[in-house]
Amino acid sequence: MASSSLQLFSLPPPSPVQKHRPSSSVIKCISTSPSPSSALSTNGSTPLPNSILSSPPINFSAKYVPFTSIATGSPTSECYSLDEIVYRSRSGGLLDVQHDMEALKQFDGEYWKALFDSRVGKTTWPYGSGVWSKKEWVLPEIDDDDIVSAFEGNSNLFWAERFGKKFVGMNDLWVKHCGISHTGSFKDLGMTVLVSQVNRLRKMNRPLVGVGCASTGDTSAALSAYCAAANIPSIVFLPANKISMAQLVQPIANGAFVLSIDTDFDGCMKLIREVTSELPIYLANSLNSLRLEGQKTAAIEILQQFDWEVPDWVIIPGGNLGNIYAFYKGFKMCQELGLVDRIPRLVCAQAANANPLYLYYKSGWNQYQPIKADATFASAIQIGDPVSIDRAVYALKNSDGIVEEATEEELMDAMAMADSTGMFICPHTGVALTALIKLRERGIIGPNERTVVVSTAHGLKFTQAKIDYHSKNIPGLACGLANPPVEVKDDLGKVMDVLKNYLDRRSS
Ligand SMILES: Cc1ncc(COP(=O)(O)O)c(C=O)c1O
Ligand SMILES: N[C@@H](CCOP(=O)(O)O)C(=O)O
Repeated sequence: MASSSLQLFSLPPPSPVQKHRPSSSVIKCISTSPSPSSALSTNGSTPLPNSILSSPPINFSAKYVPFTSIATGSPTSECYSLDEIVYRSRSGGLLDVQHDMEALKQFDGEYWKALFDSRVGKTTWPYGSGVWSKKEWVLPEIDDDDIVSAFEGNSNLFWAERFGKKFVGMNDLWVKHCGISHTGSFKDLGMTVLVSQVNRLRKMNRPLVGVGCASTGDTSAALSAYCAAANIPSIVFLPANKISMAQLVQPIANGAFVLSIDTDFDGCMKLIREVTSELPIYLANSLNSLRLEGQKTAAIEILQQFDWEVPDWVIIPGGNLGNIYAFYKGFKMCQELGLVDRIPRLVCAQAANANPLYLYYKSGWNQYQPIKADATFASAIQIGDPVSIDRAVYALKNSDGIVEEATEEELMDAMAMADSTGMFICPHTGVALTALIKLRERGIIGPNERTVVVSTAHGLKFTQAKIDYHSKNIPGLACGLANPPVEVKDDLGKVMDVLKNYLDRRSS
């Protein structure tokens, strides 16, 4: 993964390498936007590629600010360099990465679209990654050589024609396959950013002995793979017997230090927060707002794949609730920077067995309580005390959003329906499809409204759930779409009988 000097783009990246890095723990919140004389002014029009080539460089930048200042729109003097190791604001609240929007606004929406489009499908380091093709909006100040990437992103936006027509009477239904990725889930999008930043910090001689996370399977898989690629130790806390075999073997194979702990995800999360506050281990869960900077690029990518047309709805399964906010942030940035003129309505879909956000929504946003989450086939979202609850509520309120839930039977049936149309989705995507089915039944989503369902992990991570379903081996579930194999003796007559029977049933 050598850095390339080839210029394959018609538009080169406008951001130069930042030479001076702040070192104090709380940096002064002064604007780092370029002075008008050094900035490229677009004068309301799209600059020609050549004018950008010869224009003075712009120093884009980003910093941590308390999430409350974003949510309330109130100015704050509290901010931190992204080179600081900080996950919480002074008052203990969430942080957010705030970009220098004034600097980004020096370029109009057409410029950004052309730049991002010019990078798709290229191999030039690091812009061939779907995340790093948006580097100026993600981690603008990192050196390309510090980036740890598996060229994640650029995932298939799949036209779910047959599922749409057969099951929900829709012709404009799409599935964003974020799980068709390096480690098989959308977590790669955030982890490339977080591990790249850790790589940078270690090169700056910050005393970080490793990176740690609590996980229901996918975060740990992504963390261990990216850390292994960069030769950084990774430590993962997993709830014992609550994740799939395929997920468990990922960090083991990638050489992570794996702790299988006799608790649930929320218990592991509590432990890793305590451990990372005591030891120089960097926290890799989405409590760390860096992760969401990578995850938000999936939203930008959806717009890009629709040629910058905005879908009406985007449905996302929710657990620790970072991703719903990441999508909101990606869409909102595109609106604020003039790439699109509106954002989609967001739907967050939860398993009924792990539904604290759904219950909060149903109370009219009046009563929130973390819960003890029960076992669910959507095991990666078995979370009762989501760290990003405030981010999720903000995203939903500001996108005219909705929260739905899916029972075990509903989510497994929805997964089987999707698989029967040629997909091979995970149970979490089954949760999102259940939300779609319910919103179509209630007429909230119209037949012609363009809708994107976000598929968050690869179905191959959850084969046991599918085997149990198709074997009708799940107590209490009808498994109505089960398709078990037929056992036949080694005898042509018997094989022909079975086949004829099958073909008769198909044609009747
Ligand atoms: C496969 C899968 N889908 C959905 C989610 C939910 O994402 P979030 O925790 O950001 O809400 C997770 C992780 O929590 C996941 O691993
Ligand atoms: N599903 C997640 C749960 C942790 O979420 P995170 O986004 O906060 O890391 C996992 O796969 O571990």
